Amino acid sequence: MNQSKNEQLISCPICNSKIKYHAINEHLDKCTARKNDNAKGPTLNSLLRGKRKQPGSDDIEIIEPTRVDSTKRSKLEASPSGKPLDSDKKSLVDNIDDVKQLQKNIHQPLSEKLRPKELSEYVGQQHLISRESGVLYKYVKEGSIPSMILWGPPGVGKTTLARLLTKTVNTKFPHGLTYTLVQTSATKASTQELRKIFENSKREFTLTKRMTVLFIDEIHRFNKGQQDTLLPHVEAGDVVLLGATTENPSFQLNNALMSRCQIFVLTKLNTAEMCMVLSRGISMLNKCRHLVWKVGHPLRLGKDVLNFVVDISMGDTRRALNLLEMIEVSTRDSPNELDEKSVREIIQGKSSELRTYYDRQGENHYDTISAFHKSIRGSDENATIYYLARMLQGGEDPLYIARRMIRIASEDIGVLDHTLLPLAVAAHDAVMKVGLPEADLALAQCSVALARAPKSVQLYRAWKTVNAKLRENQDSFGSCGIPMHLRNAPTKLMTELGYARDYKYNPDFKDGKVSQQYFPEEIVARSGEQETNFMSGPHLGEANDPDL
Ligand SMILES: Nc1ncnc2c1ncn2[C@@H]1O[C@H](COP(=O)(O)OP(=O)(O)OP(=O)(O)O)[C@@H](O)[C@H]1O
Ligand SMILES: [Zn+2]
Repeated sequence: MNQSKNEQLISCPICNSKIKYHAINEHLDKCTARKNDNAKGPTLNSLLRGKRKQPGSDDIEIIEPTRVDSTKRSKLEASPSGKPLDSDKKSLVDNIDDVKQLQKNIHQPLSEKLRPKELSEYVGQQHLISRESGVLYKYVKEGSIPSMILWGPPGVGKTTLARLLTKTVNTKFPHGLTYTLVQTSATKASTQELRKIFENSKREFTLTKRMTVLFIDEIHRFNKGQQDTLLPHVEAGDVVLLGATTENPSFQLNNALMSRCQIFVLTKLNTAEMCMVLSRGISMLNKCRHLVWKVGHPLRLGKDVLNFVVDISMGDTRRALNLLEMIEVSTRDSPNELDEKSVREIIQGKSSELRTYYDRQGENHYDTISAFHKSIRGSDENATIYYLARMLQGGEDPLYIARRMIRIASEDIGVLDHTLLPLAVAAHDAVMKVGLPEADLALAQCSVALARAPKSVQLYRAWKTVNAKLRENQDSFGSCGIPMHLRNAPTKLMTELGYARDYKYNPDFKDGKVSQQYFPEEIVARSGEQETNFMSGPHLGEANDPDL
């Protein structure tokens, strides 16, 4: 190696190491091979701690280990498909453009910076998008996008998928028709806005032959009337409808609409997939640290920390990336690798910030509904409507609240007032029929009725007890024979066998009263009446609150 010290250095487009000019081709061959190996199944550790090359090998000169480490990883995962070598060679440009791009988007949340730009970057949901067997990919390949409902938990990439479908068909599989994506959300789109969209899409199609793909986030929050507005346009093919929903569409969408859309189910990302997203996050943050924020050390997270973040994100990528971002901010001053304990502390210390980070699906969502439920249970009608209003203003799904009230009617009031269950169901119905804001008072009315109602857990406790006993199945509690006289005897043979024999049909008797045993003999013999008297418990407990 007699090249001068000043020989030009070039960034490898794959691993981003600085390579001497004369050695780049040879390096690329090795690097591509390595990348393809890695793309098959990088382990968590290899992703996070990409081995640092020894100086000299491959003629790599590590200018700044930090940068090499972090950016290498990002390149590794940014194109897991492993494009042919030639295209990599062609993209041999300085990463000045990279830096510019980074600076332009630096204010965006991490999850936005990392939003996949190609279908190949999209993690998970292979049942929909894999080239071999993905149901959606089959459409895309034919250059078509059917009207569909994407049903899945928050942060699994419904919005992203909608964008990628449109983009992929337009750029990779154009079959005469191109698509434009119009994005809106059921929480903000009025009927008027929808009309306008339909008008525009018709005009657009006549003039430019572009088909509008209308993406409606949280489509389940449209009431029946609003859903009906969509119907004729979907039917006539004026638009392709892409609805995203976190709720079971069969409960929330009307049948006519459902029958015109394909339903695709998106699943939570599994641990490996979440780790993949997180390691991209780490790479991106390290890129920002190095190139924009000028932080001297990279963010380093151990495997246990990663797993912890994966666990508490519960398959929600946006949440995971938000947490990661928070961890990054809190650790800029320290080059040490974080352990799980300090990450817990960071998250707890920032829990108020965390709350604003989280959308309605976050912790706040569960805390508020819990406070609402407890206020009703405690018969505090004022706190009840306070939490109700807070949830509605925060954009909580009114049907979620209504469902909780249906539960409360049985769990906390139960046998002491049987009118509250139908009332809660009616409130749910009201929301289904008229939606918000009109149905807000129906929710408030029902919540106050629940708060004022007498409370009883007699039914709730009995139900729990009987189920627990069935699960334990002690002395064949749940598996002993059904008494012969209570059995059904649909055939002559069964009658002959003694089914239904000696059964006393109550309506034949005075006041319907007879002496007849309904529990299986074994249970009565073994446990006696006391233990089967599930419903004899008190409505409420006996403890005295000393604070009263
Ligand atoms: N499958 C995925 N692969 C890679 N990144 C993803 C994936 N899904 C989500 N993300 C990341 O999470 C962010 C949020 O995704 P997106 O908005 O598409 O989720 P969503 O399912 O529509 O969520 P919500 O129901 O909360 O609106 C994206 O910007 C992206 O960074
Ligand atoms: Zn390389």
